[in-house]
Amino acid sequence: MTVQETETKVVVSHPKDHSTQFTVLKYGATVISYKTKGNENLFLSEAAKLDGSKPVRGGIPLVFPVFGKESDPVNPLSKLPQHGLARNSTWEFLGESSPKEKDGVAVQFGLYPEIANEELTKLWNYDFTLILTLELTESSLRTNIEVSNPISSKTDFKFHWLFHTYFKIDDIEDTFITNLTGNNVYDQLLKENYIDKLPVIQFQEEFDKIYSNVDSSRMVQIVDRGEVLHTVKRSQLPDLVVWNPWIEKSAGMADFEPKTGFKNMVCVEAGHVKNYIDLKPGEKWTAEQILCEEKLKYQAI
Ligand SMILES: O=P(O)(O)OC[C@H]1O[C@@H](O)[C@H](O)[C@@H](O)[C@@H]1O
Repeated sequence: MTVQETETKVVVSHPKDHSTQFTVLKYGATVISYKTKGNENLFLSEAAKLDGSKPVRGGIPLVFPVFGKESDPVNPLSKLPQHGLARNSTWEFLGESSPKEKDGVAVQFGLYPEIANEELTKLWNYDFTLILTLELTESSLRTNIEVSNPISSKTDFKFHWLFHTYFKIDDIEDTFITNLTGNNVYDQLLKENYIDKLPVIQFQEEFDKIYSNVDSSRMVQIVDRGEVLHTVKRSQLPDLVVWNPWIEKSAGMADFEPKTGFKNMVCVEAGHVKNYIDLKPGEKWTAEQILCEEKLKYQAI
């Protein structure tokens, strides 16, 4: 069996090699594990709640319809908690779908107001349909999202989207991230905008920055002493958030364990978060990220 469903999870294994597989928690449609040839690619906190009481600390939580907290009280999204409602809702498993790749296995999950977190849809009362497609090949995981505003709905709505991927790494101080040089960056800690001119991103303290309008031809690589650990490719996801909580912030997060876990994770989050997307009744918006294996490739400005 390549696709196995339980009450709370779906496990998808590659038919040619069962040690390449991913696991999705129906709560949040959160990918909580993605292994290639038995090696785990994602960080999952040992204290992550997997019982639906809290968004998952690790894996790939889904951020919709707002990234962070909207501060303008006039904006209807300001009523929602940080990172919206998708990661706090139990999605419907829709079953297998046709893969794009010859050796791919694909599954789909759906979320609509009828099944989404009731307390949160009361705060943001719009009609929407989210279809998440996850496709596994022997060397990649494609995560595709389709957001629609049904033709029957009366109003348009505005939203952000983001794949909040927690990558597993060996040691944050040996890790760097490539190919974001020359882009506009907003430092969420210093509340400052500037152009990043450093050749690579390195980590010596808490890090929380939004790189915006990064050309989709740029792949982002997470590298450990010359070895590429992860490569992220994107389509329709121009913004990238890079986050590491470091010592103090990790200490303050009850669901983050072990407290030294910040050494073994980095979030590289592909999204559309600088500007809102405006969707009218009958319109659809699609985007995707692909986590894959690639050789080290520096892309000059
Ligand atoms: O604790 P949360 O809501 O999962 O957010 C984690 C982090 O998510 C990142 O995307 C943000 O840039 C950070 O500011 C935030 O701290």
